Order: sequence, then structure tokens, then C-alpha cells
Amino acid sequence: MTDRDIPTKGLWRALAGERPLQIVGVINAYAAMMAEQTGFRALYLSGAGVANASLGLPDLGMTTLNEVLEEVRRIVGASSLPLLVDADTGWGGALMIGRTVRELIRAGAAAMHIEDQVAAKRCGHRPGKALVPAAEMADRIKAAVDARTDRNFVIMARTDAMAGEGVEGVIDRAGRYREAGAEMLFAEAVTNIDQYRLITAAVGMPVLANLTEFGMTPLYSREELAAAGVALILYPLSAWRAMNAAALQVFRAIRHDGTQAALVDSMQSRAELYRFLGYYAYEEQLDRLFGKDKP
Ligand SMILES: C[C@](O)(C(=O)O)[C@H](CC(=O)O)C(=O)O
Ligand SMILES: [Mg+2]
Repeated sequence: MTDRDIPTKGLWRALAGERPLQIVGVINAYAAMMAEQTGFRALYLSGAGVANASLGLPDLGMTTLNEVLEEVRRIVGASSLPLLVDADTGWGGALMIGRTVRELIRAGAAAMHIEDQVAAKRCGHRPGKALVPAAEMADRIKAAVDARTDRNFVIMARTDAMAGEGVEGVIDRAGRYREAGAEMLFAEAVTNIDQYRLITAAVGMPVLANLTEFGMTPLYSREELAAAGVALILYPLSAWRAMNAAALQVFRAIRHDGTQAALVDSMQSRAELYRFLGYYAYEEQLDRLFGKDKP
């Protein structure tokens, strides 16, 4: 490997600057702008988020690569932060997984995670998950790594083995995935901090903890996870869940009270919206180009 091949950009650079690295899920381009301006150094595009929010579908393997790419382009267009993308099971066999990697890189993603569930996947925090054999998942990873056109693009292996195979299964699979070329591990649905300790000590690559709410993993603090050796912390849908609760409150108030007046104070103001958007700079550009003399 030459110096040029050593990964130093994208998610790697973010991880070098902050550890554990907090990666926050952004449901759309504007959320990405708010997260970046709040100080986050890496963003996430959730598969469940694309399915639920953009398509009104459950997170059960019904989204296509193109639908995810469209969201990637929008988010990458609105933020300069590295974006980790949920690639579910890769959308097909080896050749299709290769295409997924090339298209995600072309769309501007910095990293993806690919999981060892069967194609008819489930949410990682629900019962009824079935996994492919470790060898088959290793082939998925080999196909992904081989297709990479940018050495800085991270292929993160996600294992859903905790529920069915326990911590030993997670560690065993992680070793095989690493041999196949995975550079980071997404340990899904871990249920206690000691398991993180065992996994991070054993696998020899950065480990991501998924702190999705209402799931199997307690909402450990950044400090607790740091002490357990966790390198990346994911909050995939936190802001979106809060946005939904807020939206529902507004829908109910307008429908039942006939006015939104009581909720205006809890809304993001026009001024704040415009500040995150950089709206005024656009307006100034128009004034510069065409003058201010329009009504
Ligand atoms: C991380 C995840 O894969 C996602 O798509 O965001 C989900 C999150 C969730 O359903 O809470 C998962 O953990 O399976
Ligand atoms: Mg997902």
C-alpha cells in the first residue's frame, strides 16, 4: 500500500478528530444543515428513515438503491460532513453489491454499512431476524471492498448476530468480516455495556454502537461507551422521532383547536430557519445581480 492509499479522509478523518465519534441521523437535507451547524462531524442516512419518512413503508427490505441514492445526493449537496449510509443487505448478489458501492461513492457518501441478515431483513431491534452464514456475509464484504473506487470509502460490516448467537457469535463473525476486508464493525442490538467491552477488546477495528430509542440497547452516555472502547456512536432516528411527535402535536392542535396559535412559540421561527439555510446570502446575491429596486 502506498501513502496515497492510506485512508485519511471522510469518516476516517472525522474519527481521528473525535472519539467516540457521534454520528447523527438526518432525515433530509435541511436536518443535515442543522446538524452540521450544531457541531456534529459526521452524519447518517438511516434505512428505516428512508423507508418510513420518504416512502411511508416499514423497514423490511422494501427500499431500492435508487431511492437511497436520491436521499444521499440531497444530503451531500447540503452539507460537507461525511455521510454514513445504511445499505441494508446491499440490494443483491456480489455484482449488485459492487454496483451499490460504486453508486454510493459517486453520489458522495463516505461510508456504508452492510449487514448479515437475509435479504428479507427486519429492523435490528425486532424479533424474527435470520442471518446468512458468516461465509456468505464475508462474500458480500469482499464484493464491496473489491468494487471500491475510493480507498477512503469505509465498508462497515454490521452484524445482527447478538440476538441469535450471543457475544461469541458477534466476535467470531467480526473476525471473518475483518479478514474479508471490513474496516469497522456495527455491533447491532447489544444489550449491555460489558458486551461492548468484550467486543471492542476482541475485534481489532473501530466498533459502532447504535443508540436507537425504544430498542434493545440502553441509552448509554458517550462517557460510558468511551470507557467500553466504543469508537462510533450512532443516533439514527432521534431527531426524526422528535420531529414526528412535534408534527403530530401541531396537526392535532390545528384540527381540534382550529388554530396553531398556542404552539407558535415552540416552532422554529422564520428567522432561525433562514439562518440555518443561509437564506440571506441568496437574497443578497439577487440584490447584487439585479438591484434592490424591485417591489
Ligand atoms: C439503524 C437502523 O438500521 C436504521 O435503519 O436506522 C435501524 C434503526 C431502528 O429501527 O431503530 C436498526 O437498528 O435496525
Ligand atoms: Mg437500517
